[in-house]
Amino acid sequence: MRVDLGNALDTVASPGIPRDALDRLDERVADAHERIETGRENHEHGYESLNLPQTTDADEIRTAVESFADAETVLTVGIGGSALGAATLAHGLESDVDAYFLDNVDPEHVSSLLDSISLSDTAVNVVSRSGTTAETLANFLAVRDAMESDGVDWTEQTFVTTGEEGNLRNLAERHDLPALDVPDGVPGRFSVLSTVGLACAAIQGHDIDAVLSGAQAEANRLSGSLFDSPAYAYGTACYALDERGAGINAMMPYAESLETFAEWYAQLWAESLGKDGLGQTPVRALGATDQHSQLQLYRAGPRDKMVTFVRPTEREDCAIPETDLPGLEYLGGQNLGTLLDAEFEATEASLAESSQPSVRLEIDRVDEYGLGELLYCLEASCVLAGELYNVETFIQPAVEWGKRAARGLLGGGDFDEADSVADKSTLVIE
Ligand SMILES: O=P(O)(O)OC[C@H]1O[C@](O)(CO)[C@@H](O)[C@@H]1O
Repeated sequence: MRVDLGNALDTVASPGIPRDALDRLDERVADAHERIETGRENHEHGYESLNLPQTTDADEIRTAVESFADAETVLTVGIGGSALGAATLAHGLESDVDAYFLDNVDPEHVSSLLDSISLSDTAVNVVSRSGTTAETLANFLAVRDAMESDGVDWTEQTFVTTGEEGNLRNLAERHDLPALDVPDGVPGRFSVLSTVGLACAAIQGHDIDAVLSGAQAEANRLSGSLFDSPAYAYGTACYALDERGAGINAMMPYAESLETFAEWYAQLWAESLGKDGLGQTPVRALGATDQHSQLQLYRAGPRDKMVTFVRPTEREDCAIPETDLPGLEYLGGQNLGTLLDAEFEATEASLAESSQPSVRLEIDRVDEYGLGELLYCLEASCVLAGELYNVETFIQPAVEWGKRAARGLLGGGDFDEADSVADKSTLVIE
């Protein structure tokens, strides 16, 4: 895992980070690292997430899902951190076992998905840390109903991943379903390297030990200096650029297999750092595709953002056939990977040329080890940034208002928030 801050410096970009500012920030990184290490040693809420490469028991996960070894499909029912991590691994890696994620309650999507898969060959993984999330529980009921309609014994094909208490834990106990524990002290968005993110990967036959090894390699590089730790370097650069006006961070991986990683990053960054009026707004982009949709803004728009370029330096390739079509000769005989790398470097240089800040993140390959490195690096950089912003990184109280309002609207209790919904101001043009 390599992090290159060159194009984030003020010698290139505006907003940009003066080199001596990085040195000054490094003193705060040393303090933050000490705080983080103390939090890890004491297994404090949130900080415990950074211990997962060592505390996650891969054998326990494999044993818990071994009865689903013949599944042709694994369907994860969960939302936010209870889906995005597993989806990042599933969409980042190849497998003969298909993986689907029900992480929304769009009725048309849910119905068409359930109609499109063979439920008799599907392992269902219901994931909820709290065990109370309405979308996940509603989707589970819809899945169960569809299985029963197909004459499938859902109790034979369903397992849950949840906390010690809650509706899902009760359901698992009542129906004697295999159940994996969400580790204590690990918020959803930091749980990919635990049972939450790895159960689906294990059913798909991925090497979850390699994921944890990649993560551990990044954990071993956490130190009291950003100049020795890619994760802390990235977290510091994002914080320093935001302080200087880059309040938006466009995560732009140059690999289709990392598109869902950008979604996972968006939850991590938004829910962890978006507090007290602070926090960088994460934007999901994809290279080279969004060069042809967003780049105009990134280069010539307001100086309120940074771009994070991500790429694997090694990948399977695909040849571009020789051609005598006029004007295309320069492409013939090349590889698509060569073209993609040229696009990556050219786009990065185009931002530097217009003094727009960017940071480059590189892994060797999008494989289990590389994804473990990347996911842990972003988690640790987020924790470090949270220390620099001095926000409570591991809570997300602002999401609860809407949940109470929705529950009230559905008759699930008496909530003032639901009353406020009716007070909406309107100015309808139709
Ligand atoms: O795993 P749970 O408890 O169902 O929560 C799902 C997601 O919902 C949130 O609580 C936000 O509403 C996220 O933090 C979490 O990842």
